[in-house]
Amino acid sequence: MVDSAHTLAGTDELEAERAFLTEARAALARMYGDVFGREIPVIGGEDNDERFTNEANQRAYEQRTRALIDLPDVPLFFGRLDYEAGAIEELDRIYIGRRHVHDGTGAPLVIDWRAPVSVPFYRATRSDRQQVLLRRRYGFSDHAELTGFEDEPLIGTVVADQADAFLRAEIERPRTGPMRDIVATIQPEQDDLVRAPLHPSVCVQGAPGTGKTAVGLHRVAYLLYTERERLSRGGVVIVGPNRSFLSYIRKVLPALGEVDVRQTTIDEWISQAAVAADEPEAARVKGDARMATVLHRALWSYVGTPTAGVLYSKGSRRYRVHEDEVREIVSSLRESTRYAPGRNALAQRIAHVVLVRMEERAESPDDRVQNAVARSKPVREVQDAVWPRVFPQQVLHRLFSDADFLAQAAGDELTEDERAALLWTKPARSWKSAKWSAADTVLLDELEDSIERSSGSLGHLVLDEAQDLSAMQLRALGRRCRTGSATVLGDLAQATTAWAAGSWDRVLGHLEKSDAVVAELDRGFRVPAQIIDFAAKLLPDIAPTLGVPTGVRTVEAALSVIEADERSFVDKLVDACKTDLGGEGSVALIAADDQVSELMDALVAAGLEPALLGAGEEEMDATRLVCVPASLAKGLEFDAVVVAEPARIVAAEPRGLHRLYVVLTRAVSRLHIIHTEPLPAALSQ
Ligand SMILES: Nc1ncnc2c1ncn2[C@@H]1O[C@H](COP(=O)(O)OP(=O)(O)OP(=O)(O)O)[C@@H](O)[C@H]1O
Repeated sequence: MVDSAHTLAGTDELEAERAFLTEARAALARMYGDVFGREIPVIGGEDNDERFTNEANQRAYEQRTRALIDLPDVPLFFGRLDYEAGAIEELDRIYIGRRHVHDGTGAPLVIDWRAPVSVPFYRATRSDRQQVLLRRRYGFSDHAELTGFEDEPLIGTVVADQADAFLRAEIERPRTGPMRDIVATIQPEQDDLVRAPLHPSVCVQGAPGTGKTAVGLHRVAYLLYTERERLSRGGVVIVGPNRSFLSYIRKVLPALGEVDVRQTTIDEWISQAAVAADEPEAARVKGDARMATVLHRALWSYVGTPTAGVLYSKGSRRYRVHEDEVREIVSSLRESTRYAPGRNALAQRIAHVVLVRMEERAESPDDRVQNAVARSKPVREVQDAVWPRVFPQQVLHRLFSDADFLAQAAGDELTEDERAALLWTKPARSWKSAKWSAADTVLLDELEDSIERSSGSLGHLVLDEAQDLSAMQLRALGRRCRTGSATVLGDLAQATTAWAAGSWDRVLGHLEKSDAVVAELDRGFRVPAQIIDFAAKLLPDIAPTLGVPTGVRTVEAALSVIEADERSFVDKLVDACKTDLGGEGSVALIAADDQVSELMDALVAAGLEPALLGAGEEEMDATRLVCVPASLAKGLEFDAVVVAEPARIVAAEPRGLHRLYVVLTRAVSRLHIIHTEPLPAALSQ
């Protein structure tokens, strides 16, 4: 997709390539027509199986037709491999694209980038040619017109490093709107992760701009290609940090031909019902793994010790189950199962003893009798007294409103201060009217699963910015994906939450994916080396154990640090934004959350037309200049970034230096830092 890609061969060859593109497009249109016009078989009958099959057929049809639509701005192929004669069946040349296209006879015209024969496009080198003679990369206009190509011969003398030039041009192509795919230039270390098998899970630690998000999204597309059947049963979910981020990445998978992947935030998925906010310390404690033990104890404290037996009457006959027999049943069931099945089993086991008594008297009761006894009043009375029905909200409401109950459940797990942070100052009268925070809803989720096992059948889970998730959130996500696998992406240096787990071992442990392969990406593609070197001065303070990333490119005048006084501060911000708007691509002004709207007003007063990120859904599509609250910058990138007053970003939150590291690493080409207060010590050295 590089406009500037130039032809090394004559125009005839470019014309021939264009003619091939036209032929491939016509073939795709024919494939679409074939599927679109096809009747979907409908099986008669209305039972569940038949309905299920009809619905599945309909879904498959819709998916297939959508996948075959020729998107006007997505080129049909982006590369070509010329193989040695006879290397692959009957073909000595393949075109590689985002999906498979064949001609009327079924012969392939474009091969899906995920197919095994496409692998050398990403992996073949001059020292390991994999039978490839030539790699060709194409340049396209924004409307998918072929503008040129560059050749990289893998034999003969080296002309120049065409691959690097192509990668650089691709990275620096000005951004307009949401994130694009990187399918034409996936790097070998990224490709290893994209094509790693579905199991075991994969965890990627990577510095800013090393391509973690891109790897996660391409990996989903790859897995849906190789494991479509398995994954279509359980589904795939991508979890990102917030709506602005999801909006930013939303077009990548559709461009790769995958339209049916759910992309959500953890709050939307698990905490829909959240209405209350937590103090930071309460949120931290609520996210801590020790809460799992506290909740477990609180729940099981509802199971009491029987103080009476059961007397069951049928006509004139009476059957007695003694108190110590009930006690024995309770202690054998206690904590050996989840809470609700334990409660049911208690009634069934008491009923079973009654049945044995009946048999001792030569009666011959059957299962129906056992069920009837289990549901009878005397059995239910003991069941309700000893093992009452409970609701998650009831347990949590009591825990946060009753200091003694909390102290008992907490035992040695929580300090007095931590318990005080959890207790509500004004508890709701009843659990039904309690207002829950996002962290509470995750605890409710944990309780719900301890009461009744949740299904956990998700096929694959991608967690982006996973360094920010709490232990309790990770447990909730892991439960949804018990048999499936995960791709966990993040950077410990960018952890900004108070409840962050702090190490990948811990993250994977809470997620119950300790078998995951942990890999590291350290080549920074997004951020020019001068900027990454500058930001990395913060690493000894924020993540001393992490390696220092290396930027793969330098860009002239990439970084400027400008000191201003109170009076000139706004003018300098406006000037920096105007200068960057004079070039191409996206521009962001990033400031502390509580400063951003005032600065946005100043930009408007200076005649600029910025949008405020987070105000709606798709601001980055509509305008080149966005004002970004520092707390929403994570995961995003812009061609040019103007950072206002770093000291204020740092002061705004306990992990403010981590936040600043995130903010400083959003720029693809230029970063201006404008400040009146001194920069953090590490940066001013
Ligand atoms: N192989 C590649 N080819 C072209 N561009 C790439 C490649 N890898 C990364 N990039 C560029 O780097 C950008 C950053 O990628 P991505 O957002 O996936 O990084 P990240 O590691 O998730 O960063 P962060 O930690 O800041 O969220 C991409 O949008 C793209 O511009």
